[in-house]
Amino acid sequence: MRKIEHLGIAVKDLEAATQTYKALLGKSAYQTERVESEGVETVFFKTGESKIELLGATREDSPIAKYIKKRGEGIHHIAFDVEDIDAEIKRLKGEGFRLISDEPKLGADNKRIAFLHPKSSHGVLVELCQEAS
Ligand SMILES: CC[C@H](C(=O)O)C(=O)SCCNC(=O)CCNC(=O)[C@H](O)C(C)(C)COP(=O)(O)OP(=O)(O)OC[C@H]1O[C@@H](n2cnc3c(N)ncnc32)[C@H](O)[C@@H]1OP(=O)(O)O
Ligand SMILES: [Co+2]
Repeated sequence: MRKIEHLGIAVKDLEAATQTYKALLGKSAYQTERVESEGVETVFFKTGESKIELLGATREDSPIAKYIKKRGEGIHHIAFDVEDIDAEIKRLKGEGFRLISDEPKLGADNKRIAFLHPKSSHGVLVELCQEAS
């Protein structure tokens, strides 16, 4: 794990949250991206070496919609930047971590991503991110 790539924050109203974080961070978002495969719309802010990713649900069965229904708004996941996501998945499986899927998928912000189950990391949803070439 090279660094924290982003913190994912689940929000009910993406537009309102974007204005709030623009005021909080004193800067505008650098990117908004809809990822239908995940049922999310994302808004990214750069914060030094890492980022804030605001996540709104685009459909009822989105993981974000389910999360907010159960737990309300808040920090949803922590994403780490990795050099080689395939090697990292293999290493983590060897360490006994539970992967939600063994195969990376295309995420937002031009990344290949994979998730560990939160039960493997003491209740924190962990995302692995590798810059897609
Ligand atoms: C566009 C990509 C973007 C990017 O950065 O590129 C993203 O970050 S997309 C983010 C949204 N996508 C995902 O989160 C995909 C991975 N998540 C999942 O596969 C599910 O959400 C999963 C498996 C974590 C939970 O789904 P499930 O259907 O099992 O929901 P439950 O409510 O039954 O949860 C089971 C258990 O886990 C706890 N839980 C759920 N979500 C989280 C979370 N975000 N952080 C911590 N814990 C979580 C939940 O409370 C249940 O625990 P229990 O003790 O039984 O209550
Ligand atoms: Co993310």
